[in-house]
Amino acid sequence: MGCVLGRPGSAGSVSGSRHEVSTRIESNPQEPNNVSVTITEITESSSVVVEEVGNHEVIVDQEEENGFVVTEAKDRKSKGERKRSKPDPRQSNPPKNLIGEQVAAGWPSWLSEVCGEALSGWLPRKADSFEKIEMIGSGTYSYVYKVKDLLTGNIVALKKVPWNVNDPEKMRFMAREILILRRLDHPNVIKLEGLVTSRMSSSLYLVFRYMHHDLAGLVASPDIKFTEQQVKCYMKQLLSGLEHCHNQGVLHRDIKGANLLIDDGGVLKIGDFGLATFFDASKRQQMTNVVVTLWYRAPELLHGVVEYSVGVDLWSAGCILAELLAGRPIMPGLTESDQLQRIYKLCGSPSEEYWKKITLPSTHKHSHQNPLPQFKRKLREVYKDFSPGALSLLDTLLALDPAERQTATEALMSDFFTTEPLACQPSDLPKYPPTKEIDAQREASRKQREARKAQRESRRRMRPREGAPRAMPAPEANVENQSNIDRTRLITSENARSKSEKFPPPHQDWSLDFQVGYSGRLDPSEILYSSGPFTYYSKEPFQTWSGPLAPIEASESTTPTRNDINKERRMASKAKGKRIVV
Ligand SMILES: Nc1ncnc2c1ncn2[C@@H]1O[C@H](COP(=O)(O)OP(=O)(O)OP(=O)(O)O)[C@@H](O)[C@H]1O
Repeated sequence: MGCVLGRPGSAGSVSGSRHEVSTRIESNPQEPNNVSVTITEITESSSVVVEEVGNHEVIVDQEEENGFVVTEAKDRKSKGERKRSKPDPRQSNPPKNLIGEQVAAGWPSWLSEVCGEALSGWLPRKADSFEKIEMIGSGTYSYVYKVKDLLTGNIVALKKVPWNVNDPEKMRFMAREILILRRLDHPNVIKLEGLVTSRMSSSLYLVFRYMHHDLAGLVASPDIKFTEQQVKCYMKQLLSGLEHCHNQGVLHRDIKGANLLIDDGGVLKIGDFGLATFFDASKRQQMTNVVVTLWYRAPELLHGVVEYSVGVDLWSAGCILAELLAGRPIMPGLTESDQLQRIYKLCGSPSEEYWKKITLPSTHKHSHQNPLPQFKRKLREVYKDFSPGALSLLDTLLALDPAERQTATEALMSDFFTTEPLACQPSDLPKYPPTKEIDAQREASRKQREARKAQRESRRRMRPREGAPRAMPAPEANVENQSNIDRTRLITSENARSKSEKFPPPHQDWSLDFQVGYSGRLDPSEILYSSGPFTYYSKEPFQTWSGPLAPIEASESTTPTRNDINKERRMASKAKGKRIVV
């Protein structure tokens, strides 16, 4: 039985027998503390997890509950001294004394329990030591604010993530994002600079350096057309950041323009590690395939493969490369099947060898019996205007077979980066006015409002002329037209987002902790979750450049509900006696 795996990207070492394999992801030497790592080893009968906590290893059996892996402790400690305190295997296993110390330092105990190691060396910040400027982004489960750090005077970004101690899934995902962020340390990866807890709002705030743009916003801006040198500069930074993630045993699993943040000095940083996971390319490891925003999702994920590797991030990087050169997303699919069809039309239908190579869970066996006509690869024809270096890199990044895709390191050594014109320096990139995906959304919303107003105005003016042909005055018709074009260009489906595996339902909190324009300190007593109506956004579907947002017909749904995922996992688990980790 073959499996689809990208090329190794992590430095991992394996020890022990087939049924008792432990995984070690090397610690970042600059990381003061040993972050706990959980890697699942699939055995014939069950899966086991080896958790590293500092120098300790704990093996735990997994039980699947509500579709998520929870862990039950079993003692197995072969080398080194015995653990001093019994860890909580569901969390990151901080020893009890560590939790005690952290609670005494002001951290909430639940946070210390879920990711105690990641807090090491930090003191908790209070929400009232930041002054809100504006909301700058929102995602499936978070809001991002631009704020002033009153201690340092710096402008920073606060990502608000609601927490609920009674929801272990949420806690697990939150902990994973924090643990991963603290593991990574690279100029092209966003750095977690601190954590703020607010009991009043039941939220955790992640502190990041403020980034002025995201790539989705820049690409969507009609005035911006990148030169090849600029594209090389962005791609070099993206691939360098990815190389670091992969070398640290982290798969990002949601590379898209909106998650590529750019500061005013042109430095690109990969952000949003909410879907990221630890992995070990030297071992077979099953993970959910419901990851990556649809337009950037690799074909093997769409086919249902659950053993994948760095190739999924490199496929997304290939989509970004073509998007930067073409000035628009290259495969804006509406549904999973539409996405696959677009991939086949551009990259060719998968060969018989491909189907023989990949391992699909029994629930997905039907995937390759698709009735689509066979398509020839047309990449070089469609993008014949790209330079030979760009085309050849694109050709390998968008290889259907992930084993044929280049690694980030290989891609960085490709002709694209070594031939003239060479990449410009980040500081040589033009200074753009602030542009984010959210700005594109606001702009689309503004145009819709203007168009509606123009329509009303036009109707009002037409009224006295009863019987006149109901034609729209040209300029207003154009406004309406443009608005419609803007909408239809990108309106698709929230289903294209991949966050179903992150936090079950996208939260419905359309309110803010504090009012827009509020410039006082954030008094914790004022920070209330769902504190009132917030009409910043229309709830109508918006266009975005990073993936569909608007709902589509239920029958076309691409993102399974939590129940669907749970059912699918249970079935896969039963059929194979194997477990899938998220
Ligand atoms: N450090 C930052 N500086 C400025 N803006 C940021 C920063 N981090 C995030 N943003 C903005 O907030 C948006 C949402 O952030 P993020 O992607 O981390 O949240 P999310 O809930 O995981 O989103 P999604 O569901 O879209 O993946 C980003 O697209 C970006 O525009």
